[in-house]
Amino acid sequence: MKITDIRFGMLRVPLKTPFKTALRSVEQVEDVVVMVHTDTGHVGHGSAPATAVITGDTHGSIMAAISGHIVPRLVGQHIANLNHLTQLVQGAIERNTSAKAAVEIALYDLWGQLHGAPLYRLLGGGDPAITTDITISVDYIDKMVSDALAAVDRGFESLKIKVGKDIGLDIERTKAIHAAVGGRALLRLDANQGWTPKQAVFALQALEDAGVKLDLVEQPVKARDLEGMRYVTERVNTPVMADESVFGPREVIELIRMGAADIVNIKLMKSGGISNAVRIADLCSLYGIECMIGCMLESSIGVAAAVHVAVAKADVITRVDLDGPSLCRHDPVASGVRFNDAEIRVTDAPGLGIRGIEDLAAAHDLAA
Ligand SMILES: C[C@H](N)C(=O)N[C@@H](CCC(=O)O)C(=O)O
Ligand SMILES: [Mg+2]
Repeated sequence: MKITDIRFGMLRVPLKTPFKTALRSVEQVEDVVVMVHTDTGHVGHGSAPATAVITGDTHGSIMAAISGHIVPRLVGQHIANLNHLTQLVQGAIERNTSAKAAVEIALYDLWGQLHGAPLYRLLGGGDPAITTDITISVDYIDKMVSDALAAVDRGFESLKIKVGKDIGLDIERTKAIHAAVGGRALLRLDANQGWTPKQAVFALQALEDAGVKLDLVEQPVKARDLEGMRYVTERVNTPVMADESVFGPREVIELIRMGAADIVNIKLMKSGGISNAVRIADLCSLYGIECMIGCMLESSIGVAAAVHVAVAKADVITRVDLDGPSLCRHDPVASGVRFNDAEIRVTDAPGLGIRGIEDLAAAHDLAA
């Protein structure tokens, strides 16, 4: 099975409700879809959203990196040599992690098709059913409380509450949701870099003193402020998780060396795909650090790949934030992963099992 061509599409999916964080506000998923064609007629699918405020990647940069730097290295290569292919992808260009992730996802999809097995089995196997949390966007307190209650009614047992806009309000938001959902859901906070280290310690200690038990706080301070992350980690009882501070294995090593966080959030769009995601999980497992696997606001193609990693690395990936498809009004992708709100189940379909994608716009639309 040799690579002959790589083509692009664009997938736009409206959200049920606007997605709002300390960094951005969006109303639809917009993914570049990558299709890797082969001489046997098999097609591998991957995708990447443009989360410029986190990765620096835009739709244009994703396509330019793939067509200008990655495609020339891959055409003519055999899918059986997966490790070699991932090295070619990772070495093709600096950074551009979303572009690398989209291509790697498609290559792993083909690798699964080559071997006639779902990806998670080739990654080591596991229980093909996992449970995700869901994000509660940052908003007025009443809206966040009603969103939280609706999520619990839909069966979500973990809520990831977006904060980081205003320290006083953030404390009130969290207390109000805690009071409303009671013990019916585990609460996680994601400040998306919105606090200073001192504000983070103040807010978390205030919540701890008020009896609000949190499963974790995610990325309380600026991504590059590892000293600030350590400052918070050393002063609060709530476990601190690094998200924007860690992209690939090198940053994870630095984070562990510094004791700058308790938990690591792995995302394919930050790691540059599956090969480094697996490396991070193995690294964390060696050092006894737990991981979450998360997603950007993205479609079920990329999220399906993350699900396979979560299943295969469940020993160290103890938390799952793969709610992209649940936030969308509908899922245009028919794949081997069934997203049913909190419950996610993987079938035996080879690779990612993608059978069709509705409303996939042609590549020429991308320039518009
Ligand atoms: C969608 C997921 N639950 C999430 O919150 N992901 C990111 C933000 C992604 C984005 O802005 O697209 C996170 O910060 O964890
Ligand atoms: Mg985050």
